[in-house]
Amino acid sequence: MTSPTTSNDAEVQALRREVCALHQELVRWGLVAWTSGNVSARVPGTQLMLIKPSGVSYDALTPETLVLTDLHGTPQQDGATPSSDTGAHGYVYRAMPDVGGIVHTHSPYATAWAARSEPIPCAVTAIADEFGAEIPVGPFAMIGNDEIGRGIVDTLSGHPSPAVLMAQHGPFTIGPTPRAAVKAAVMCEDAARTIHLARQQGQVEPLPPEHIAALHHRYQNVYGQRTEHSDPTEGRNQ
Ligand SMILES: O=C(CO)[C@@H](O)[C@H](O)COP(=O)(O)O
Repeated sequence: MTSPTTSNDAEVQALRREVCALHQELVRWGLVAWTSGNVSARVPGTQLMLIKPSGVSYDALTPETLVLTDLHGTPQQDGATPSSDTGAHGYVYRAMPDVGGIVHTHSPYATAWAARSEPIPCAVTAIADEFGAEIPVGPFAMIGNDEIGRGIVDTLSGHPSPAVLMAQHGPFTIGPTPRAAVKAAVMCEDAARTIHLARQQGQVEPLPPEHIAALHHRYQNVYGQRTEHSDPTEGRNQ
């Protein structure tokens, strides 16, 4: 059983700085408009998470403005209201113990696929590398409770993809760390854009399953640096 912690812990303060910086990555990569989207991180070894305050401008986010909640979305301090998607994030953390970070965006190309409820086919090596399959579509779910979380868990459990396109809403991504989840959000938008462009020029053929499996295995296990000081989640989403 894990124990709660307080927002004064040095570890939580460091995580606040990291999650705040990761929200700026969503802006830097053009994945969010106005106040859309959010990032959360599980506080390791606890039943707590840090998440964006609802409806706050990315310019106004500071480490202190992030909201510490339990995994049912109950704030652990007075102050800002947590993200509208807090119930969804908490549901995923409760159901998927290996998930350490979750990201939601309305990035335009991925959200266009979500608007059509159409999975993104695994038709190029970059999609096989990161997602290991097509990027699946999850059910339409209303915002504000754990319905979205159920859809994410039902779709991604046992699936290699760290991204799901929630129907008529947008992408949600998961990772062992919040940084890995942000990376999956960046790569999901890149995949959505690439296959959209390819479709304008002709038919798109998925890669054969054996090539997808081999590419995914190589990227997750061999690609990149494997030194003592490298980020162990770089190139990996599992
Ligand atoms: O998808 C939605 C609402 O459609 C939300 O995810 C917003 O994009 C951001 O909400 P907050 O995290 O600011 O509450």
